[in-house]
Amino acid sequence: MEDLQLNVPLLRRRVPNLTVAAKAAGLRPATVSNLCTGKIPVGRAEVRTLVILASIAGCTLDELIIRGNGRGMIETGIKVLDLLAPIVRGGITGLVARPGTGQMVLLAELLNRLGKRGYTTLFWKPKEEGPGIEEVVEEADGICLSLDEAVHQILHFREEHDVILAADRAIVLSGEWYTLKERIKEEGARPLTIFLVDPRGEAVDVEAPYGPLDTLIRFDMELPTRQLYPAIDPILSTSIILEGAQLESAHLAVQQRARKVLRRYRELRPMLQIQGADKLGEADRILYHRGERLEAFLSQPFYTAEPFTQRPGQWCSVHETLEDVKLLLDGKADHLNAEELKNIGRLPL
Ligand SMILES: Nc1ncnc2c1ncn2[C@@H]1O[C@H](COP(=O)(O)OP(=O)(O)OP(=O)(O)O)[C@@H](O)[C@H]1O
Repeated sequence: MEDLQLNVPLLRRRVPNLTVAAKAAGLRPATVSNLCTGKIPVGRAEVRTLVILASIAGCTLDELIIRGNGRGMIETGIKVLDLLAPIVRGGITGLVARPGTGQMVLLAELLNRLGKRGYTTLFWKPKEEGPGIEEVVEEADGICLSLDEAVHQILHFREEHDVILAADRAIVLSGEWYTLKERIKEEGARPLTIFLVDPRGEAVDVEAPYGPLDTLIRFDMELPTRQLYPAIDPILSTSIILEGAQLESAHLAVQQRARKVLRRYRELRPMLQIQGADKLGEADRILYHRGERLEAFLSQPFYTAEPFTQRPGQWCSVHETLEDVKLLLDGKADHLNAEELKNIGRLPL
């Protein structure tokens, strides 16, 4: 059954004396309280109860009930991420990059895309200035400069929207992240999804720079040398969602095939550069070229990069990405040159 939850923070704010109001409206206070704590699942509540609750809160049923509070993926419309390292709703994503590989560009783009999809995006701005930070500021719905401000804004916005918080990895090192988590803990609240970045590029050399993550986005140094952006490492970037059973099996199957081809392609690349393509066997040659096409196809124009790429940003739904990648892996794009697949949205078949 679909995972449903009561929007408790919204109810509390709209109806400060919930028990009294519920009773006056003909509801049993115990039922309301059990619904708020999750003891009674929303799916088992009577429709009449929910309708009355919505009416005393002066909101719609859609606002009262939070859908899918489970840890599903958040679609970004960015092919490489949705396919290989899906963002986990309510989870933590860490970006690991050397300077200059476009980490802040990706962060600004994620805020832009998720903002358009109805998430409220907050940026807990790092203390020091740095490249790309202003671009992220421009994309965020709200800026916070301290722990108190972050807590305040999260509590305020999440009554009505899912909140995305982007922050410097420094908040994990300072312990502020743990305090934040404690202070926003509340039954029935919408999940907070976090992106942690490393503006100083120090995380690359640390074994577990963020502690446990739900999604790891690792940037690659070589992709930018071939103008392939976003420069996300397709092998080392990953998500816990790929390990659990939360993804549809069709997604997992395409993702595993894609990773396998890309891994082999990456092994073959240096060999091929030294020995030439003739030395490869037939099977490896086909695989190499499919890997090359797939790598090119996973580059994509960003909305926020339009001023410097002169290309309109592209949104590709997960469904479209899976369909196109599968066609490519099945050899349906073998007649196309990898160059033609760079920086586009859908497969031009
Ligand atoms: N997604 C992208 N699309 C097009 N060009 C990009 C993209 N990402 C990065 N670039 C190019 O690479 C350059 C390098 O990125 P930049 O040095 O600005 O990295 P950053 O995101 O600011 O942060 P960091 O240096 O921490 O990685 C950008 O100025 C831009 O020219």
